[in-house]
Amino acid sequence: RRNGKNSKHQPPPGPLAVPVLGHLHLLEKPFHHSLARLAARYGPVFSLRLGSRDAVVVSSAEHARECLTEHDVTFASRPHFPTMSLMTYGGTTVGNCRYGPWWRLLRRVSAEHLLSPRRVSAMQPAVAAEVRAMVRRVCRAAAAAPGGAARVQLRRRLFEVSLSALMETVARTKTSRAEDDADTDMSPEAREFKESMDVLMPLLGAANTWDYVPMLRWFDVFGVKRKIAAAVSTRDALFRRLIDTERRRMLDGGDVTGSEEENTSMIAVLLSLQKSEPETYSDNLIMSMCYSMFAAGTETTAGTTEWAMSLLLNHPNVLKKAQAEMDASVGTSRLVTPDDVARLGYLQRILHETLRLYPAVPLMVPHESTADCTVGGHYVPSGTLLIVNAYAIHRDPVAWEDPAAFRPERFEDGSAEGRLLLPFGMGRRRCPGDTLALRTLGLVIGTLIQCFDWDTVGGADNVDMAEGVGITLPRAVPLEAMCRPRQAMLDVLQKL
Ligand code: HEM
Repeated sequence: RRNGKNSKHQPPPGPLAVPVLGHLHLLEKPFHHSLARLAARYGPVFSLRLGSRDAVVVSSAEHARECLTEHDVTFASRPHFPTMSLMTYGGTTVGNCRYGPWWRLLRRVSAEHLLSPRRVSAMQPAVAAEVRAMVRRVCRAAAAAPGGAARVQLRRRLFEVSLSALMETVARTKTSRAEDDADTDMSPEAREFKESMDVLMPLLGAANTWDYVPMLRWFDVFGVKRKIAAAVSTRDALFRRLIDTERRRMLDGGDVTGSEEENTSMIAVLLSLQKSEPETYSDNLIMSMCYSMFAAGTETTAGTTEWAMSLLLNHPNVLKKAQAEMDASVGTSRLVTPDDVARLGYLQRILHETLRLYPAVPLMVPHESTADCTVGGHYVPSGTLLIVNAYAIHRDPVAWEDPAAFRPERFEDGSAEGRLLLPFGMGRRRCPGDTLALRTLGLVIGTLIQCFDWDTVGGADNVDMAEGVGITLPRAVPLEAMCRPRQAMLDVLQKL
């Protein structure tokens, strides 16, 4: 039927739907695996009915390209989900809002003013300070451990460093850093944000079915909506305080220019735009930007570092090769810097291979069409959700030899050229934070492999690589590892 004469007028194939739920009952978590199984049966372009919404699921590089290049504008919108709207100022954030002038404004602000390569370079000292603080804490733990090797809760450490780095680039909460013996170095503001997300995320998960089955919304199931509203107002009170603090700091210290640039937070950049165009760059827009940066940047970065370290623990030969590259290129008399990271080719390949195997947003973010079109020769009407299974595309055996194997060498000499990798999405809704993400990932992983030797806990052969459930591809089991400062780096580490 897919290649039938009239397929232009036929919807893509798909399973039989039941009333009310459509195909929701067929979807098991994690969804990317469930959707890959359906693709094996119905093909690389198939349709689903998710409660009251029609969706098309694309699982091949060819059709992802078709949707996000040829039909880029048609699929440039986002669906509105009532639960999500409660958290995203009525669905008006850059990642959630519909395609149109408002999105164009927010996108320009994020891509040009907040996340441009120049701004990302200016943020590096703040990111590096957070990474150094993490290394100091891990060293302290190792020094106190019997035999000099500490058991490190890597998930927690990597989450904290990712959130803290982002907090410093968004708001500069640690302008007067006072290093103490605390086991965590998150600022009170970072901790507060984490607490608000810890409340919100499970509620969001619980309320998710509403988005597809409107009938359930009539009953504000278990008062979830009220709880979400309360958690959102706590979160927004924090953002307001961050904005007020930065505004006061700017009044005291003047504008954001010249040499100040390096130490400038995203909120300060937005406040200086506000000065010239107060109506456009309102406090509400600034709050929405703060939320977008944290929501899009924290779990994705933290999760990718956790998968990268898991893969390195299971492939000690890759870890050794990366350490050898580091020693040859950076040496052992100083810490790796943000500028070194781009020159470390093997480290970069490790990051690409990690993002291929474990793209942090495996189904990307749903797109929505605003006009009728055809995909793979099938008719897709306006208003259809587009779900791209990046995870399945990255492991397609037709494109990738031995696709499940972790082999950074596959990116050597441009041999992976032409193969589609879309951990950051594609087209006009592509992730504007990719430069910041890759630089942070490189610095975190690079520093951890330069400073420490790593081993599995209890001498286990392998780290368990089971996937958990969640939008950002979490590991099922939080990663822990044994870590020992590298002999050759002891001098540098002692001076940190
Ligand atoms: C490893 C880290 C990251 C990964 C894998 C990732 C991946 C993605 C993906 C797949 C999308 C959806 C693209 C699409 O719909 O086509 C996205 C959107 C977005 N990301 Fe990222 N991201 C990461 C880090 C970041 C960071 C650090 C920031 C900013 C601080 C950020 C900001 C955004 C924003 C604002 C959007 C929405 C774009 C729009 O709808 O126009 N991301 N990201």
